[in-house]
Amino acid sequence: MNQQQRSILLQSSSRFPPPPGTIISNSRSIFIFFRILIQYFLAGVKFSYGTSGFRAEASLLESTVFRVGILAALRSIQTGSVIGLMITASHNEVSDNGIKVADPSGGMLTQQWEPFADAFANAPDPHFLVQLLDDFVKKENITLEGAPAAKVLLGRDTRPSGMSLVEAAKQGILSIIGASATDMGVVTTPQLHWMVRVKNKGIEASEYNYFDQLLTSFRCLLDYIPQGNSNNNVNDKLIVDGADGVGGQKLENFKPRLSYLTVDVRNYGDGVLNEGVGADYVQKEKVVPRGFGPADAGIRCASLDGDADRLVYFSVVSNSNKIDLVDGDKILSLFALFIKEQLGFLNGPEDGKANKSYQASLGVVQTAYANGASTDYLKQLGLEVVLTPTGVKYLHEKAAEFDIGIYFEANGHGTILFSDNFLSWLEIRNNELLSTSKGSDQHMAALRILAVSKLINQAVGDALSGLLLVEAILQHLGWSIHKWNELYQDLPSRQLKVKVVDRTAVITENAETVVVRPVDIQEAIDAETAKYPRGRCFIRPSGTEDVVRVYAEALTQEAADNLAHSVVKLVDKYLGFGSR
Ligand SMILES: CC(=O)N[C@H]1[C@@H](OP(=O)(O)O)O[C@H](CO)[C@@H](O)[C@@H]1O
Ligand SMILES: [Mg+2]
Repeated sequence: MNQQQRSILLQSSSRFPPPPGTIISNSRSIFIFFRILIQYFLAGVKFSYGTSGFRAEASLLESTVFRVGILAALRSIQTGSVIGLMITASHNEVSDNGIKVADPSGGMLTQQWEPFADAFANAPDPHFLVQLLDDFVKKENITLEGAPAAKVLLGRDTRPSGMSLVEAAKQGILSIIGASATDMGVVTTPQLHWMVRVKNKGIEASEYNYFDQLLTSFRCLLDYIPQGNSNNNVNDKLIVDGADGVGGQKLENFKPRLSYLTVDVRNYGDGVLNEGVGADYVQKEKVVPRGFGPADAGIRCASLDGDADRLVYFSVVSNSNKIDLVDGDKILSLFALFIKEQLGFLNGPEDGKANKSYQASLGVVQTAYANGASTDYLKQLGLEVVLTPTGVKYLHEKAAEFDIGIYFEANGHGTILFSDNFLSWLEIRNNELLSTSKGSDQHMAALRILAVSKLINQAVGDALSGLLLVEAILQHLGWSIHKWNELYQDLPSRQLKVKVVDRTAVITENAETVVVRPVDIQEAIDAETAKYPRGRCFIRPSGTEDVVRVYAEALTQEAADNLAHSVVKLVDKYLGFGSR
């Protein structure tokens, strides 16, 4: 690093000092005041680039965001590609904020850079910061002089703190000589990731282009519905809870172009972001979000989270505020069913000539939180089901190993990934079928799968594109939300969290289903679980909150509750404050 660059960095970073004594997590706490107090006066500064980037109470984040700006510029130089920075705290309360990096593919920041991100965010002063940077660029062979200039796209959700944080990120980016920052304004997280991905392919990447792609492929899927597929059962009205965030706003603006679908968008900005609304609330509390009530019973409803990368569906139970939840596992099952059926048509009856079918590998990726009934259902469909640890980066990475990889977390984050090889083959096959058997089942299946690959976001889970795919498939099958919900019946489950002395003392294996440390606790969990028919239970340290999570499943709600509570006691015994 030359002297000029060094002094620019020293100067700019001294304008963004880290807050005194900070522990950064993305926990959702009501007691912000106490959190800030604890963060300021307790155990020293500690920022950690978790499964969702850096998250904290917004007023603590300026310095972190500034530093991530620098990091993004370095990543852009190293990869010779456009990098994205999204300012959001997703479903967290409105006073929080956060920042995450989108890599050139539009996916999450490579895991190899996470330790550097942590160290960099926690550097106590500008000199230390510049030293870290110097060491890192040497280690990673990043040439700052004479390299193509860094390009970073910036986006933010609707949080009031977003604007000043974008400015801090810009200052970070611009303190690398030659770097440029393009502000995309208020966008959903998946839009920003999509823009990065598309831009790196040399294609125009505006919000208009994004919606155009969604609309064109959605219309195609509707046009390709076989004549005679009855859609009488599909209520054509959909009500969407926008979490009072960016997704609701975007959908409300986009809605007039969606002529095939009647959408009533609620909670698109008048209320407090994520307060009693949104996919996280609906999935966890299993009650109607604000603005919904018994009058909506029977109608198909969906809920987005605060940055529109999660989607769940639900229907309101008659005369109550309770809901029948259709979660990420069921969205995954619907997608898997449809894709499998279309692949069947595509490979379908051989015409006596050479086998033109491509044996595309189709895989499904879940975490241990997936309801056991969903995993059984997917296996019954004959699909390969793989479990990974919690966190989108793990699921995404695994899904990318298949020609068609479908992943979802139960909370509604997921997408479908298509390999380049498969898509190239499919384009060619589609052209062949166009000339030999236009309109045949095989040809229509090829067209449908191509349309799905354009509709569904290949960069990250995307509530808006996921919603359109759900809607298209329900129309295709002629299914109501109730019919969809009956694909299988969820096993009753209970999720609890326990405060412990040190959650990092819990070490798990096998996609977090087995605890190897503390020793003996797994044996005790197994003994408890064995008491319940179809019992399943696991514990793991949260990556985003200072707790150990307990998940239990059993044949009845009472049994699931009892199992979860008895395992909470075990966690207390082995790891709780009385265990020392
Ligand atoms: C049980 C659960 O829902 N865990 C969530 C939560 O992670 P934890 O590591 O469990 O705190 O936040 C992650 C980021 O949003 C999300 O990917 C994950 O699914
Ligand atoms: Mg989110």
